[in-house]
Amino acid sequence: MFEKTTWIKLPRNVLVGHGVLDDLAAAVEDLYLSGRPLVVTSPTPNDLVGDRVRAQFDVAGTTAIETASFDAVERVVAAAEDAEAGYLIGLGGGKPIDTAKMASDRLGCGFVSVPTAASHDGIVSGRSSIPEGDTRHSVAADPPLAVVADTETLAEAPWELTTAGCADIISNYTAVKDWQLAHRLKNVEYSEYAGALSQMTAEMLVESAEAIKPGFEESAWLVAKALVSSGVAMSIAGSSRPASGAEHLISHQLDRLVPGAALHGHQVGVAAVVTEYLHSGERGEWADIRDALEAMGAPTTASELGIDDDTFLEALTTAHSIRDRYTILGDGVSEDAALEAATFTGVI
Ligand SMILES: NC(=O)C1=CN([C@@H]2O[C@H](COP(=O)(O)OP(=O)(O)OC[C@H]3O[C@@H](n4cnc5c(N)ncnc54)[C@H](O)[C@@H]3O)[C@@H](O)[C@H]2O)C=CC1
Ligand SMILES: O=C(CO)COP(=O)(O)O
Ligand SMILES: [Zn+2]
Repeated sequence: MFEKTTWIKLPRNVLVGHGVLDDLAAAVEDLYLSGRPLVVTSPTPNDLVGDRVRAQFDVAGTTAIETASFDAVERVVAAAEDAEAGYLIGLGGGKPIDTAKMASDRLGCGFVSVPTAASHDGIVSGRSSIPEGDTRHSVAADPPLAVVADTETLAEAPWELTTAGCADIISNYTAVKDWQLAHRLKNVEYSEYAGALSQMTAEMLVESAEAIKPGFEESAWLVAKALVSSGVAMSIAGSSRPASGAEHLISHQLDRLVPGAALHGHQVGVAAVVTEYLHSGERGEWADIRDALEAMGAPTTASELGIDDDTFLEALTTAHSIRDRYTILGDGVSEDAALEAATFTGVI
């Protein structure tokens, strides 16, 4: 008997483009949400565009968070309950968006994503990535009901945030390879659609590399569309597997060892150079990944991340233990093998 089922949750309204921040209220009105919104943000995005968002609503309040953590989620839940907010608006980079996404899941209320940086592909996804102690949780949450990504705002953000978004997308290459490996070796469920969409998104972005240059709003447009597409791949998969493999485990481990050293996207990009080498060896596509990162102005070495070689190697040899997610790291890369891979690829 046929027993397969699938339930794909996607955003209803996705607005990407010049000045769409001023259409936020219209995008929300179209969702028939009730009550007043609580704006969940972090200090810089709040200073930059918080007032422009608040001017469009009778808001229940604003909660600014510094980090993505379970504590921050609880603070947002408490603030929303106190203010009797009807739904949440996540405004900023990945941290406030992930926090608002998870808090809305806890509250059982709607959530709208308003990224101010094209720095990561969680702007659309149905996952929240929250560190806790020695582990990293990729928590299932509903995806945003609407995403409003104003390319004017994204283009005015520091360029490195956009190159971080590019690198987060380029890492889809190795993430998909890890997912396929886990499917073959551990019978992990694999979605051909999600895998193909994730890989195609990375390919299309790399093909557009020439057009991704600082000072052009077109760059923000290209990267934002890729981030949306990658987030949709995660929603189709019902997991972050299409966009998060061994390179993400290494980055999450770096976040623990040297918190705040580098941007999430930059870390996963550099780590992807090494994990591609682990997948395919000397003649693999690791140099293509490195060159694509370089073309977009993203870091390609540990030192460009501001991370010393020993710390990078420690992350590489211990990353497999951070989460129950089978990847090319298997049950751990030996110190010798890690040194060989990182040295051969020029990452250290
Ligand atoms: N849920 C998911 O599927 C995914 C989650 N993530 C998570 O997202 C986080 C990384 O996201 P980031 O955006 O790098 O972190 P973030 O939220 O800390 O933002 C990075 C920095 O950019 C600043 N910023 C944001 N917009 C700005 C603007 N317009 N102008 C000037 N500064 C601005 C912020 O104030 C912050 O200092 C990580 O926690 C990562 O795990 C990343 C990818 C996918
Ligand atoms: O960063 C992500 C995808 O780019 C989310 O992945 P995680 O599930 O590893 O947090
Ligand atoms: Zn990522």
